[in-house]
Amino acid sequence: MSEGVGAKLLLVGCGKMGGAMLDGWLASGVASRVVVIDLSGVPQSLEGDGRVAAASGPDALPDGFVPDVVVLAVKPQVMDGALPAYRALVRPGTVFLSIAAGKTIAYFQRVLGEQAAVVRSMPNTPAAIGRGMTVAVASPAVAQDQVALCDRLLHAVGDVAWVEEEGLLDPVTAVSGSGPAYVFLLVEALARAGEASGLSPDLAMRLARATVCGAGELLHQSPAPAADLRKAVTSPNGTTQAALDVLMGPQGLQPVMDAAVAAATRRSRELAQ
Ligand SMILES: NC(=O)C1=CN([C@@H]2O[C@H](COP(=O)(O)OP(=O)(O)OC[C@H]3O[C@@H](n4cnc5c(N)ncnc54)[C@H](OP(=O)(O)O)[C@@H]3O)[C@@H](O)[C@H]2O)C=CC1
Ligand SMILES: O=C(O)[C@@H]1CCC=N1
Repeated sequence: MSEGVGAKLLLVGCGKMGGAMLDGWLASGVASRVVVIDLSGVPQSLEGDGRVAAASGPDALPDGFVPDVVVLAVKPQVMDGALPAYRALVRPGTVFLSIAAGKTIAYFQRVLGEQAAVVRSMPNTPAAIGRGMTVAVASPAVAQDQVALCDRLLHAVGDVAWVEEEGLLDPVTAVSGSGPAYVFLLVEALARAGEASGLSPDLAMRLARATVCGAGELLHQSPAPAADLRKAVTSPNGTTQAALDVLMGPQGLQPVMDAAVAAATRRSRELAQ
């Protein structure tokens, strides 16, 4: 496949994450043809799109369809049952791009064969609006043009970082893969605290949501470090300082975040089994 020509993708699992990425690939033109294997078939929103077709399994692909990329986007717990059937698709011109938490390159090579070209990646749900963050690592069997193709696919839904050390994918999953959930929880917690201080539920949620969205966009648009943006809100001996004395104290956010990220990192390692 030469650069500038859309890729042929086989998407295995078209749920929350796979579906969000598919939208980005079609919108950007980085994919010209996508066959979807999912228990629910092609998402309703894509029915009638001539670039997208459904298949019931890897042995029922449309005639002549040879994927450049097989995107593995099923739950890690489903992977063991699903993956062996894809062994037949292993060939030098096809790269397997996994987004599954925990599942290692060694795991894919054990099931698919040593010669399988595998990229392991960890995206996040802001990919649905083109603002994802993905970290990826390539196995030695992946050719340079396949790295470039995966890079184009991942860039179509946001920012991308490549790492050499696969072990980093576990803490990456804990920080950016799961991270959007921590931010949404912050909105919920801030709204509940507002309610506890006397605001109506509707107003508390409106304020919490707008504050996280606005602060996120300010962070996005500003070159300033997060700590500087925080300091810009914090008047000496003012209200923010009173709150930060709690949030930055010994029982504050940092030990809780350390424990949360450590728990998610451990879980990512467990999912490798
Ligand atoms: N959600 C997230 O924030 C992120 C998820 N990931 C990873 O993405 C992967 C998918 O997660 P997510 O999108 O959240 O999960 P979903 O459950 O939303 O998507 C998985 C999809 O796979 C389908 N499916 C189940 N079995 C098979 C099969 N044998 N063949 C083909 N499709 C099948 C499911 O159908 P049905 O629903 O009918 O069972 C579902 O549509 C996971 O491995 C996860 O670790 C990575 C980063 C972030
Ligand atoms: O919760 C999970 O396991 C997946 C991986 C990262 C985000 N969601």
